[in-house]
Amino acid sequence: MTALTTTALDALGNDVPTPGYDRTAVKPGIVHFGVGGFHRAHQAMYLDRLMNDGKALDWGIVGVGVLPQDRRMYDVLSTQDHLYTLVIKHPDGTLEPRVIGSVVGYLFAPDNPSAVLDRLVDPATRIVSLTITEGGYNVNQVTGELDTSDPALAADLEPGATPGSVFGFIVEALARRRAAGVPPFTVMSCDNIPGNGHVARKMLASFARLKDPELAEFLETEVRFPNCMVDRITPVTTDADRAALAERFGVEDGWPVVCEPFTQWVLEDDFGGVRPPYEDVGVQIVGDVEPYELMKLRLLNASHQALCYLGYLAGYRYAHEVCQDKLFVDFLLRYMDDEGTPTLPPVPGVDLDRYKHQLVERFANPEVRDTLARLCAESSDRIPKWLLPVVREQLAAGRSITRSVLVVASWARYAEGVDEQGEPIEVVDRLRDKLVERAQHNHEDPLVFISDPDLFGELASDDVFVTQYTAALKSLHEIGARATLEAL
Ligand SMILES: NC(=O)c1ccc[n+]([C@@H]2O[C@H](COP(=O)([O-])OP(=O)(O)OC[C@H]3O[C@@H](n4cnc5c(N)ncnc54)[C@H](O)[C@@H]3O)[C@@H](O)[C@H]2O)c1
Ligand SMILES: O=P(O)(O)OC[C@@H](O)[C@@H](O)[C@H](O)[C@H](O)CO
Repeated sequence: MTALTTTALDALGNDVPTPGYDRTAVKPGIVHFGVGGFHRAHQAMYLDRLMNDGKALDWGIVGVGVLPQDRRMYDVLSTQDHLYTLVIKHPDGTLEPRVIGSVVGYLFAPDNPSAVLDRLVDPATRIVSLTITEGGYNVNQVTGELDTSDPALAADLEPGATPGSVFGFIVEALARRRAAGVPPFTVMSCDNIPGNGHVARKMLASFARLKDPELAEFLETEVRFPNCMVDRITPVTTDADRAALAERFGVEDGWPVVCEPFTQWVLEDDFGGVRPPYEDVGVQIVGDVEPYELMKLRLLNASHQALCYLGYLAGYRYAHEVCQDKLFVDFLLRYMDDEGTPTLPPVPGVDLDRYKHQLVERFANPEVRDTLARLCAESSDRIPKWLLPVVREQLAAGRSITRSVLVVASWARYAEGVDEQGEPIEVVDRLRDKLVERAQHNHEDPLVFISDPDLFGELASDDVFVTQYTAALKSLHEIGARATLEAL
């Protein structure tokens, strides 16, 4: 058994490829906030590919964690010289591991905020990238404006505060770079948010405006925020994943990442200066990412929501189980065909029929073992961004919302906290208390869950939506998820 460190790399067998480049020659060029599973399966993997081709050696990644729970990532990566194993899980059970070397540092911000600022202010840092989840952008779901209620954000608005939040660090670093005459870095959001670059710009500028209006203007005019669409299903790493890597490949890795074979990154070429030649390793560089982004969010991500609550209520626990059940697959395809797809603009070069069937195949990969619990988490950040826009557009066009409405009702039913077998559900959401409290009154007041203007806006007073929602919730209560799908 080999514990993963630089000195141990030579001891790994041929079936575990390792960085084919001299990592001591890799210079930091990117600061990444939110080094979780996805970043390590996606952007860090693309950079590792480039580095293996002898390119982008001045684009090493320094990760930053700002949340208390990120200490664990700091501990693991520090003891492994920032190396980790990416394991691709093929549907036939083949595991394809590779040691990734593009992450060259990791800073745990609560312990060392000045080191984070120094790294951000360093002229060598030309890109600051983000996978901080949808919630990390502090967007009020209905107004689309900055929500400053997050305590870390509010603390960073105090005059003279040492930054603690991602927004605090980025804005302070941009102010210092500006004062020192250092060009700003590009901010590259890689989160699943419609117009992720636009949202990052708007929220950071709103935050900066509360500190210094001039700085906000600088940020809006001088800093680049490319939009991008990112895609690779990356479930939470389990102990079984660690054990499989150790038993089958002899690698002892404190925190490997597992993912599906598919990967996609569609990126706007909107950088403040030079950037890594991402296109050399399969990234699609386009002028307008919006069609790709809408396709992915309204077909893939919204379908994840369409399968997770109904599947969970019916007794499933994994995405692949749901997607091997014809009743659920038919439901997903009908949602995609009749409701998601009509809201999409033409997507250049994409055969949407093929894309949708490929999605179902990807969801059904039994080796990925993506849990419904992961897909059900933080729904209050997902449903308003991925599904409700579909509902609104379909309503405005007088088209079907049957399946989207059932998904919303299944979320409301799920939030009651007990599944159809009477087992308790652990609702994970930053709005958990409010959601569960409302959902527990679903029976006596069927509109209580959707009467939250911060999440549903005007929908609670739309007659068509309300009528269909009430009927869907009643059906879930009376006959359950499976029979409701059968009755559609
Ligand atoms: N997992 C996937 O399949 C996948 C695929 C495509 C895109 N994404 C995007 O990546 C994001 C992260 O997914 P993941 O699988 O890496 O999750 P993860 O839980 O493994 O990692 C999330 C990271 O975000 C950080 N974070 C969360 N909230 C934050 C906040 N308010 N401020 C700063 N940092 C914060 C966490 O500390 C952690 O480092 C998703 O929310 C999504 O937008 C994920
Ligand atoms: O990670 P989130 O919260 O944006 O969404 C949950 C899943 O839909 C998402 O992680 C998908 O697996 C991913 O977007 C696939 O590329």
